[in-house]
Amino acid sequence: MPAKGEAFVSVSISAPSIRLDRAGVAFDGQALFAGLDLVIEGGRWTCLLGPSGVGKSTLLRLVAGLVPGLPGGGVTAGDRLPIAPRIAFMAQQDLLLPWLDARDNVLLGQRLRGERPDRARADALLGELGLSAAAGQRPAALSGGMRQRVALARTLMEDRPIVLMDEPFAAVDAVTRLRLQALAAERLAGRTVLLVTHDPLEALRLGHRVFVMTGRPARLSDPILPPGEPLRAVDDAAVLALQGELLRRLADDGT
Ligand SMILES: Nc1ncnc2c1ncn2[C@@H]1O[C@H](COP(=O)(O)OP(=O)(O)OP(=O)(O)O)[C@@H](O)[C@H]1O
Repeated sequence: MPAKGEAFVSVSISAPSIRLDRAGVAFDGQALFAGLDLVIEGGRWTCLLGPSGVGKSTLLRLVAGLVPGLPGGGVTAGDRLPIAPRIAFMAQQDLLLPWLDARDNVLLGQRLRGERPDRARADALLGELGLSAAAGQRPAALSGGMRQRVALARTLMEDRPIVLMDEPFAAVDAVTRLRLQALAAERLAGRTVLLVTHDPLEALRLGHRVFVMTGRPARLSDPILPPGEPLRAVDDAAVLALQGELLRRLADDGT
């Protein structure tokens, strides 16, 4: 018996692993990171923490093929198929178009691709995320948390096996953030997710593996494996202990 809402997590989805081999990016001749190896495991959440400016978003954009990598490095999917067409992206700013209502924002990807908009599915997703009453409302009429839920609905509408998230819940209050984390964990289960966040607790709640990126050129920590499975409780003693350790690591970094 599928759990409530599970209908939107396609069981046929094939979520590939992604491999960075000796990957690097430089701006103005200065390497932000170089020779970086990382395996983003298929069908699991990988979380990336690090101080501001260290290069987390750039690493995410490298995976998406939006910035050129340094020669000699590479980003490949485990199944060797192209990565970019299989990506859905969710950012800190909800990136909703202000002149479209919530439903049409969810349908934006289909419209831009010239596909027939699947209104029924958009409405079902909005309903699943508690936004039925907001379907016909424009972003300006919605709270920040509601807008981020619309953005999450749009991400889910794309139904991609790879999801890249760049501080997706940073702009909302703490309680809304916890709710959005729970929704995302449930709805994105089984996909390959790379989440960039400033929030150690968020990484520890959601991640199968957590990496800390520090220094210039930046390097990655060994993977941190929080105990148990996501979504972890905020008051889990092991999570809280790791949170303290991660905060210490981030505070000690001299970037
Ligand atoms: N297109 C670009 N051209 C030049 N420099 C860039 C470009 N994109 C990013 N940078 C620089 O690279 C560095 C890392 O940026 P990036 O956004 O990846 O960091 P971040 O770790 O995600 O930071 P934050 O947590 O503050 O978002 C910054 O100094 C930024 O100014």
